[in-house]
Amino acid sequence: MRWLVKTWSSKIVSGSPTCITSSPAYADLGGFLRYSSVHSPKISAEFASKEPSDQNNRHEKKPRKQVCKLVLDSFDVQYSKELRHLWSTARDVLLKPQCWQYGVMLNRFSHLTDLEVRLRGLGFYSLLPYADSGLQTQSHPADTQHSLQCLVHKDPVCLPNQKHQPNLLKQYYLLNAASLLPVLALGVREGEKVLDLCSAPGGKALAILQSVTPGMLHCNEVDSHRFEWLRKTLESFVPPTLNDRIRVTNLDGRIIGHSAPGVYDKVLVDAPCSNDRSWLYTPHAQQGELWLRERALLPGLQKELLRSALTAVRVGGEVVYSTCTLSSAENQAVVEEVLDSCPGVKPVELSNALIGSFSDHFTFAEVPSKLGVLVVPDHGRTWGPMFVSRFKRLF
Ligand SMILES: C[S@@+](CC[C@H](N)C(=O)[O-])C[C@H]1O[C@@H](n2cnc3c(N)ncnc32)[C@H](O)[C@@H]1O
Repeated sequence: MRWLVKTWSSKIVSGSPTCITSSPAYADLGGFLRYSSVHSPKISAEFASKEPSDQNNRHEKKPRKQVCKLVLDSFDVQYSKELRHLWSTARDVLLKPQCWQYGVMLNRFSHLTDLEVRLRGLGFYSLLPYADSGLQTQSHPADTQHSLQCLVHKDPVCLPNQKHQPNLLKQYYLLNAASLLPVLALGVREGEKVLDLCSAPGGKALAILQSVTPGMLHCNEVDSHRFEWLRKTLESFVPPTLNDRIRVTNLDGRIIGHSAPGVYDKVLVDAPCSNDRSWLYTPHAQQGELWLRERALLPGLQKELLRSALTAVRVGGEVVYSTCTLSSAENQAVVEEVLDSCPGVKPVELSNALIGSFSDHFTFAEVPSKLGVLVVPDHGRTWGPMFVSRFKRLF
């Protein structure tokens, strides 16, 4: 517990709230943490001065990431049409990393000591209002989610990343709070068999494990580096006693449906996508060009992954599809096309459950409710982009 003691012995440093550090290990869910220290060099939170000493220095030496004009221009053309007035606010937020908020998902498997109390003392509060949760639908009783705890702050305060230490589980995982929505929409229950088709670096797999103990959680990732990263995440947060319930594979998710048809109760497709937060900041201009070329190919891959998930789920089971882009071509259009081509599948309305419960925290765009919900970054509620859609397999 050496790290813990060091962290909590530090003093509060006053100043404007800001994000203090990050690591590529937390660059998922929009990739937003990757750039935070570069854009927000000031330190203000209680945790700041006791960051493991090399981390801040290491990040300060990194070159400042630039906004890629090519990507921004392309977003301007597309999103001003698709989101109208919501785009100008979202654009503003995406271009100001120093105003981005951060969620702190507590790790129920670690020794939390008084972490939660201290965070609440710093102004953090719970994202999940269990007592009056709108997630108490018939199919997804909120009591299955009680142990999932995510604390958020009204200001862009960010905790330091904890370093991996052998035999010591990390206490929290930093994320874009909107990325819990796909997990809440999936509503996994105790003992269910779950497939996380595109799993690295593992944020949503962790959120599932914080919520319930599945009978089996199969985490899959096609990219071999990200696969290792996924394994590392699980090792850092999950006790070895759960190893026999977790399976980790390094496969192309498009083949899993056919190799394991009807096997899972629930499947999450947190699809590879344009990743708007991250794509706006490119190390090189050429990277932006490459991304924009690849963008056209993403809906094809996303549809194949979603169809694979719908084959892998059992009759009566459910699939959640999510992305962290605002692009309707990767969101609503993918869902519509897959629904049209899969007669045994119906969309499951999410707007009551998710919009009803989280409208105080997130800004939602208007999307036809049978297709899903879309969180759009907004001033003071900088969460998202996050699109979530849910399906049930009928036959
Ligand atoms: C949005 S990220 C997933 C984030 C993850 N669910 C989390 O919460 O940490 C999408 C992932 O899908 C992976 N991916 C891309 N193509 C894939 C495929 N054909 N099969 C499985 N995974 C794939 C990417 O490498 C990437 O790691």
